Amino acid sequence: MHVTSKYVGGSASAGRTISSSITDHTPIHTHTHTHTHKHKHTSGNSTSQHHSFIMHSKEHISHDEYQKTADWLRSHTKHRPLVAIICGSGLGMLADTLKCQDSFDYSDIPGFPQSTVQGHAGRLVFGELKGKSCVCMQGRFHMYEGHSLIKTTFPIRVFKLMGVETLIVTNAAGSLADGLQPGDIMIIKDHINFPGLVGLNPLCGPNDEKFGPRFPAMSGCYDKGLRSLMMEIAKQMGVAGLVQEGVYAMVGGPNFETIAEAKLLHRLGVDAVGMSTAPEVVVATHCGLRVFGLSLITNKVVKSYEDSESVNHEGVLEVGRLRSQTVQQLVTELISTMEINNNENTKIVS
Ligand SMILES: O=P(O)(O)O[C@H]1O[C@H](CO)[C@@H](O)[C@H]1O
Ligand code: HPA
Repeated sequence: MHVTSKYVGGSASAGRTISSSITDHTPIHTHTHTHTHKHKHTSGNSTSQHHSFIMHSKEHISHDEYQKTADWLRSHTKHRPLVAIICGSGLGMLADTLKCQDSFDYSDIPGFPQSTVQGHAGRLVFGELKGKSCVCMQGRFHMYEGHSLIKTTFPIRVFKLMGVETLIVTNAAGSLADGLQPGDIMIIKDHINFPGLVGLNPLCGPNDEKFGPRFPAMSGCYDKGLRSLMMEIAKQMGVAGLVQEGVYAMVGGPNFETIAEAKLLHRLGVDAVGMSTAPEVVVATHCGLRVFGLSLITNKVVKSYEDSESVNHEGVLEVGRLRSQTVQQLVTELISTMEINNNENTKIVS
C-alpha cells in the first residue's frame, strides 16, 4: 500500500504543509497541527444527556428496550450478522467496504444515542465482508460527549440480542511506549479502564442476569486466539513490522493528557491511551461476546517538558485516513479467516 497525503504542521511548524509519502513500512511523523475547530451538531437533548451522565449509576435500560431496538433492526435488514465492528476515530471508511449494504442513521434507530464527534459519522451499516455478514458502527459514543456509560454501550447489548458473537473494536490512540510510532497498529492485549477503576462503569446499577453475572471476570477479555491469528495475518500481508501487542488505557477525556499524566501512564505500563473502548469491551465480555481490539497509533503522547509538540483531533483523524486501508485489510482478513459458527443466523433473509 502506498498513501500520499498532505497535512499541516502546528506550533513547531505553524502553517507549514508537510507532504508525506507513507508506505506500510514508513513511520508516520506527526507534527502539531493547526487548530481548525469543526463541530458536528448533535440532535440529542444535551440537557437530559448531561443529567443522565451525572446520574449514570441510577440509569437503567430494561431488557425490553434493548430487545425493541434489536427487533426493529432485524425487521429492517436482511442481514443476520455474527460479527460487529466498532470504527474508531478516522477509521469509519471500513464500513464503506461492506457489500450489499443496509445502512441506518443513528437518529433513525429507536433507542440509539447520537454521535457528536467529528470523524464519527453516526451510521449503522450492515453488509458482507468476504461473504460474511457483519454490522459496523460508523461512529461510536464516548463518555465525554455527555452520554451515560450505559448509553455509550447500548449497541453492544442490541448486537448480542441480534445474534452477534464476536465484537471487533478499533480506536485511535496516542502511544506512550517508545516502540510504538504514529501509523503503527497495536493489537490490544489488555486494558486499564481508568474511569471503571473509580466506579464509572457501564455495569454499575442493577444487574441484568439475562446478559451476564453481577461480578464478571475480565481477565482474558481480549481473545488470545484472535490476537495470534491477527499476528499471522499481519505477517502474511507483509505488515508485521507495523503490528505489535500492547496495553490500552482509557481515560475520560476530552482533553489530551498533561505531561505529568503522560509520565504517570508511562510508568504504569500503558502502551497506548484513548478515550473509549474499555466500556464497550466490559459490556461485551459481560454478555459473553468474544472480543478483538486494535488501536491505530495516531500520535505520540508528549511526555517531556522539552517537547514543544502537541496533539489535536484533526491530526488524529488524518493518521486514521492514512492508515485506514491497512486497518481495513487486516480486519477484513481476520473476519474472513476466523472461525464463525456458520449457523442459520449468518444467512441473509430473503
Ligand atoms: O477512541 P476513538 O473513538 O477512536 O477516538 C479517539 O480519538 C479522539 C481524540 O482525538 C478520542 O475520541 C479518542 O478516544
Ligand atoms: O494522545 C491521545 N490521548 C488520548 N486519546 C487519544 N486518542 C488519540 N490520541 C490520543
